[in-house]
Amino acid sequence: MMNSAVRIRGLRVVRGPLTVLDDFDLDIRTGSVTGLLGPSGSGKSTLMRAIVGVQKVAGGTVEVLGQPAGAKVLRDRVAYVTQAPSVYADLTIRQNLRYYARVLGAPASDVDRAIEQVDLGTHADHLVGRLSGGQESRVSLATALLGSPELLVLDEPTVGLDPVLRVQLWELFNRLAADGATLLVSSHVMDEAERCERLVLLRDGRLLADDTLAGLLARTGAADAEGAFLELVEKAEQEVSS
Ligand SMILES: Nc1ncnc2c1ncn2[C@@H]1O[C@H](COP(=O)(O)OP(=O)(O)OP(=O)(O)O)[C@@H](O)[C@H]1O
Repeated sequence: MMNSAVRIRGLRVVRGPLTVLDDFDLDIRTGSVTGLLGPSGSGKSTLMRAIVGVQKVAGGTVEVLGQPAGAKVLRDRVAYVTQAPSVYADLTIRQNLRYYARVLGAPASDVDRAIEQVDLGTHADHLVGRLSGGQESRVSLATALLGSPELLVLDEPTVGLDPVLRVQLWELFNRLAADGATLLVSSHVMDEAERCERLVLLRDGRLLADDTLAGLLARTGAADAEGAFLELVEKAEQEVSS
């Protein structure tokens, strides 16, 4: 039996007039990095919100680390970083992390470790309000590394970062997974797919694929993730119209 950190069955989410996810199933293996890829509006953030338990769901079940999503016991076992910065502009990086460490009950020694992990050591005493957008988003990411959570749900953590930093962050994600954590990382940049053990492709709230990159390329005959995605979109459209 697969050891799933996340198990979703028949999930249905309605937002306003729109059914964003319908009859959605997904398993995420413990200790893996799963890339959640899809165009803007495909439902990535909605799926992540359902997994961390902040999304009202209209049907189905979402189980996280063996508990219902959002259960109180998951509070310090699951970390979630949204696209909106969640850190205080008028505090330094270190002050922000000390504050979050206290809130989470994480050891004080986690603060410097998390700052180093996102490569902000030389800026630790700078005010967050004076950082670049990419640096600020890495401060948000650092807060998720406090307390060593078992599941990290990261909404577009590499957006706006230069290629070198992006590679470094994906290496960090893979190291965390090698140490046993489970990561779900969204992106709309298809070439980031190469860095994930598993790829979940979403389009219009539908699961286009849940496979390895090698599996996707073999199945579609495409040369890269972007090509595979386009192949699958075309195939899905043919199925709808026939
Ligand atoms: N509060 C809301 N009320 C109504 N519809 C919403 C709401 N939030 C999102 N939606 C709609 O739900 C759909 C999925 O949105 P979601 O944010 O999950 O997509 P996404 O793949 O994360 O996109 P992006 O990459 O742009 O963040 C979109 O069509 C969006 O317009």
